[in-house]
Amino acid sequence: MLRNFRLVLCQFSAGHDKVANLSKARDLIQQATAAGGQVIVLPECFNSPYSTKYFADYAEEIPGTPETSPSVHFLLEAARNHQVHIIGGSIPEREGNKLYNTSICVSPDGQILKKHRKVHLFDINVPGKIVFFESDVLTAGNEPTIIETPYCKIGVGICYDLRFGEYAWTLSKSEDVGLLVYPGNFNMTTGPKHWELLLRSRAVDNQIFVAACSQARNTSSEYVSYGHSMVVNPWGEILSSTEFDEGLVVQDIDFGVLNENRGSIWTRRHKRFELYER
Ligand SMILES: NC(=O)CC(=O)C(=O)O
Repeated sequence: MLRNFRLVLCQFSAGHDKVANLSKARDLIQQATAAGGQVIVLPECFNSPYSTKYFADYAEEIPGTPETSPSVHFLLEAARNHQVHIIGGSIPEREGNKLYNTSICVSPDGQILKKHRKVHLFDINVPGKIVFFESDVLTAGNEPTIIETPYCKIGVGICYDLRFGEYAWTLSKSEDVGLLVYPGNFNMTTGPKHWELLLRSRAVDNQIFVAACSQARNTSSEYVSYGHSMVVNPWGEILSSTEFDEGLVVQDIDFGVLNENRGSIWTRRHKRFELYER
């Protein structure tokens, strides 16, 4: 069953001071709750600068302890204190000698519902613009992630996962998945070209709500984020978005629109899988 709810995206910029990053996230979650948010989303890499050279230093075990894994326990406490679901952006996760880019999804009773390890690592070389190789230090996850909430099932990906239509379909194919959420952090090379296009495409392809929560833009950072956190409906219409600054995107998710869209256009049942693998 799909039940309407209020979604809030918290766009902010994470710097070198982990304590300050968590404090900023705490303030925004507080504001998101005051705005009536029931599912709250943070950006990719919300506790650390987004750079492969820092991931090991900022990485935490999941769940770890409040002392060894302060970002994890901050999320659990925030969800419990405010009685909300939190899709906790992502943090660098350490398990044994491996690092992952991992989103922790938490229920209102402060329990980890699931963790999503970014399944497609962001490796890119646009000459003169951006070179970034997550695979230098990170290991990819191997599981598609869907969490259950009282409102709908939510499919989760992280940033570069958004580029893969096949992954979005893997998450979306069950009728009770009403929303795809991508904590993200596109940059000033790819963001203006692809961010909105990809969000709207995933929404139309899968006849589903799509939300992506970005870091805010900080021009003095080594990696300059594109911002533009956004919520798109199953028609591919942008319902709400922001630009570069820190702040909230507050959006009511009305599943009447999803039912209307799926009831009017039948692409979900017109798929010809027998052709696509040829
Ligand atoms: N940061 C990412 O994972 C992805 C990205 O910036 C892009 O695909 O562009």
